[in-house]
Amino acid sequence: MASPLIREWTGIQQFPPATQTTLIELLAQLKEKDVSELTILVMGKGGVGKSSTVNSIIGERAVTVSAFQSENPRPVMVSRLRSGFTFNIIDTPGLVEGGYVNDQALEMIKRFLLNKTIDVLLYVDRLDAYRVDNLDRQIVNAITDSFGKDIWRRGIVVLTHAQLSPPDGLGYDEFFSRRSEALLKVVGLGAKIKKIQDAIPVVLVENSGRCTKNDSDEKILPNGVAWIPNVVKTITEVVSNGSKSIFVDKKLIDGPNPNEKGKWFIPLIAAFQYFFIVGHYQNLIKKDIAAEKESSKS
Ligand SMILES: Nc1nc2c(ncn2[C@@H]2O[C@H](COP(=O)(O)OP(=O)(O)OP(=O)(O)O)[C@@H](O)[C@H]2O)c(=O)[nH]1
Repeated sequence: MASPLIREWTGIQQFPPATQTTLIELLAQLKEKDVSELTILVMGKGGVGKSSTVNSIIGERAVTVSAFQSENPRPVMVSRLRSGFTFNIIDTPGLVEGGYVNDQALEMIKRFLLNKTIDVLLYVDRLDAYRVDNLDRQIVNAITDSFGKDIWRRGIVVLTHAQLSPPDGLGYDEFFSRRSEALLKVVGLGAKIKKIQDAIPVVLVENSGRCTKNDSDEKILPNGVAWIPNVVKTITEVVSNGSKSIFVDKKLIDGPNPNEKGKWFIPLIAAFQYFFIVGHYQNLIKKDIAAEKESSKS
């Protein structure tokens, strides 16, 4: 039974009927697959719209949004219940401070997640950023080193500020695909996934109250997509993609880098090389020297 602390998901009623219908259908599909609880972890740089996205998805002002660097005591988990389905979403502090990955924030997130199961990672950045840099690489690597590369199998790249007019006469879809390609490349390297375009979906989000709406009153993007149902649909697809959720146990938090599994093989390989390969060549050299001596005698 669900904990009595978990509130009913009343925020869903804030959405227009068309969005509500889609969301309820998607939750029903998950329940059919025996998924009755979902925990979503939201991570990314500071100020990219993580908290706003959490609020937009659940339809409530559940976490504080700030135009300036947030001083919220985060991480925070918001849990809501709907027809026997529990929806948990974890907002986290920005992972970058002063141009570096904030290790303290990362440690705090790891400890907060202890004994929790992460079903989906939302990696948030902005659509209206024009380049990826070393910092992006560092963040992706930090997430991979903390939770293992398999967390990306449950990852979705979320691009906020999606209601924009692209610069330089580029079409919206063209701009979106260039931005996502650049970001996915970095994620692919950090997550050690080769065909990254096929592995990690990218979704667009516009958290602004001024987001355009369609005839059904749903918030839509310049490409006409009603983005809230689209984000939830993508979440359900990732949950059903055959990969495993990530259970954050003490070993994962305190233990060696989860990507280093199997590295104990290295000394064994070195020993094998020494005894069988180096030894073999040493014998050959000795034989050569002996043969040389023999021939110089005769
Ligand atoms: N126009 C627009 N503004 C956004 C969007 N998402 C967030 N913002 C604004 O960007 C600012 C930062 O948003 P937050 O949601 O607090 O960002 P955050 O990533 O949680 O920030 P930190 O708490 O500092 O890590 C706020 O002023 C939001 O209103 C978006 O999609 N479009």
